[in-house]
Amino acid sequence: MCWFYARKLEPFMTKERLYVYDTTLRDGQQTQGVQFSLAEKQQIAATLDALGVDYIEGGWPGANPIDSAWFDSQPKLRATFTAFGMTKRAGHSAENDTALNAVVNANTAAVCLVGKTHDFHVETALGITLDENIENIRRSIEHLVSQGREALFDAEHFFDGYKANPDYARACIQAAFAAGARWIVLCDTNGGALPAEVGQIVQEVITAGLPGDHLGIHTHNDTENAVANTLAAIDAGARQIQGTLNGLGERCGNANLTSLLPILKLKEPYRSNYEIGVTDAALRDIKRASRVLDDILNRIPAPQAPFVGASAFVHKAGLHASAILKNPVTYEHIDPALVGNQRDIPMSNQAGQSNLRKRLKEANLIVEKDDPALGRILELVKEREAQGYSYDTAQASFEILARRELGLCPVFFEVKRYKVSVERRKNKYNRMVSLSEALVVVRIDGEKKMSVSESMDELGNDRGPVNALSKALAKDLGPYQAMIDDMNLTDYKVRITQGGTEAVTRVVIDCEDSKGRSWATVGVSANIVDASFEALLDAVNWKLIRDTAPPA
Ligand SMILES: CC(=O)SCCNC(=O)CCNC(=O)[C@H](O)C(C)(C)COP(=O)(O)OP(=O)(O)OC[C@H]1O[C@@H](n2cnc3c(N)ncnc32)[C@H](O)[C@@H]1OP(=O)(O)O
Ligand SMILES: CC(=O)C(=O)O
Repeated sequence: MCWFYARKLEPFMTKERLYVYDTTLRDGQQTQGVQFSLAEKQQIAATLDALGVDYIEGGWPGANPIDSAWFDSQPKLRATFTAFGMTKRAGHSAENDTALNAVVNANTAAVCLVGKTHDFHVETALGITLDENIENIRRSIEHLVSQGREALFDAEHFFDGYKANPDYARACIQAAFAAGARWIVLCDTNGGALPAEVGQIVQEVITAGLPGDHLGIHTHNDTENAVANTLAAIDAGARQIQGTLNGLGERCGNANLTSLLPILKLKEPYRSNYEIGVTDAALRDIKRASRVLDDILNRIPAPQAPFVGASAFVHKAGLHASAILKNPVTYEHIDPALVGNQRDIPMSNQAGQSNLRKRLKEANLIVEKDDPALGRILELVKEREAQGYSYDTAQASFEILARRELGLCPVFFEVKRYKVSVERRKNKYNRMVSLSEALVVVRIDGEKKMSVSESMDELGNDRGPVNALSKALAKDLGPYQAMIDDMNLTDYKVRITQGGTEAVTRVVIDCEDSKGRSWATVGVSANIVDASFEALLDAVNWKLIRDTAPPA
């Protein structure tokens, strides 16, 4: 069938429904170093709800005070709010099991219980007989169903268990299904399974009588295969997928929904065969959703994250940039806008004239294709990157360098000299404290101006010499002062790198202003203060260039 007809017929094909189950607030919270507050759980749940997942697993009621309070608050969500717990212990009835009671008493529409399905774990971790375990699974699920809840059974260690004793692993999930579980979720708990075996085992489970539209898949990323394993399970017939935002989760994480959702929406055969609750509009918000979690975790977003990472659509190499400018399809597997991301063509030592002209155009610098300045700028960029500069993350410094070479860089002020000192001394409480002071002398319109600044914050803490220097530089720039008053330094990164044969310090500074602009500059020197000052100067100059430019 030709492409045209395939597209035409698409609306008449019936798609199967795939259900998306998010466990960021439960398995995601099992990540080392992660502990969500109540407000953070609320914010993440609202983000997931807007994204369109079908189930939000909120945590384990009764396991800790925050999870209990979160369930007590009975959040209003479009998605099915789900409590997580474990099957009852041997020796207790389901009705009298304290841990199970706490989960049931959370009064959620759905409850997911984890239970053992690997004989080795039943005997080693639980210390009970294989039959007792099956009985615990059966009674626990029956109890949920008798309470009117949608019951899910997380079959822990299912793939390892199936490989060791398939009859027993199957008997466990069949007991849960027969007891009324809506979903049997096959878990690759240790994350060691590979896609081919996941596909085969899911297929065998379905052939043995458990319908695919009652099967879920929960994978861990210990071999970097969580997403691939999830897709293999869908291909074999599973119809619920579990995962987390940004792949958060125990050890190496869970299947990453910020990769899986775009795959299911945009890639064949999933796009044509399956429907999920995530709309096209929600998918365009997935990068933002990913950032919400990073912000909460105070993590720098992973630049190479598929679909949502800052580098996912960055074309650094000259050959790529040249072709991309002719047609983006040459080096992009999807349109970045579909996932709320954007294309970038940075300048660097891997760049050719195509990157360069694109960058210059973005800065409103129109240079003809045969202008010799292009070659000079390219040379200069490559020379300076060899000295330790890095322009692909500091595009404002690149623009200043190009403007200078093109004779289009206004000179707002001239720095005559600067000085920084750091002193350790006793304060009035007889405690040793630091004090950084900076002095900057500039000449503006023939007039010399000297500014001195300390780096003390409101609490009396020293913020360091670079802070003092930036305050002194931005203290009195005469006619330009008002233009830089809304400029904020948002990040400051220092790296020791190789500049030619010597180690040098590279400083990258990120700034933003009240007009919503953000820009980054770079400075390099053997001396950290000089490198910082160079980056600061570029940052101030870039801001003045923008604010003095005539309106477009
Ligand atoms: C694969 C997964 O990721 S499942 C999710 C795991 N998540 C968590 O463990 C986070 C929340 N957990 C907790 O806060 C605590 O572990 C609690 C409150 C649930 C239990 O705490 P404690 O009662 O102190 O038990 P502890 O954590 O030491 O050990 C777990 C107990 O549960 C038993 N258990 C484990 N799995 C199951 C199960 N599926 N069904 C019944 N009992 C189970 C273990 O045998 C052990 O009992 P034992 O101490 O009698 O040997
Ligand atoms: C239940 C679960 O998180 C697991 O088996 O990995």
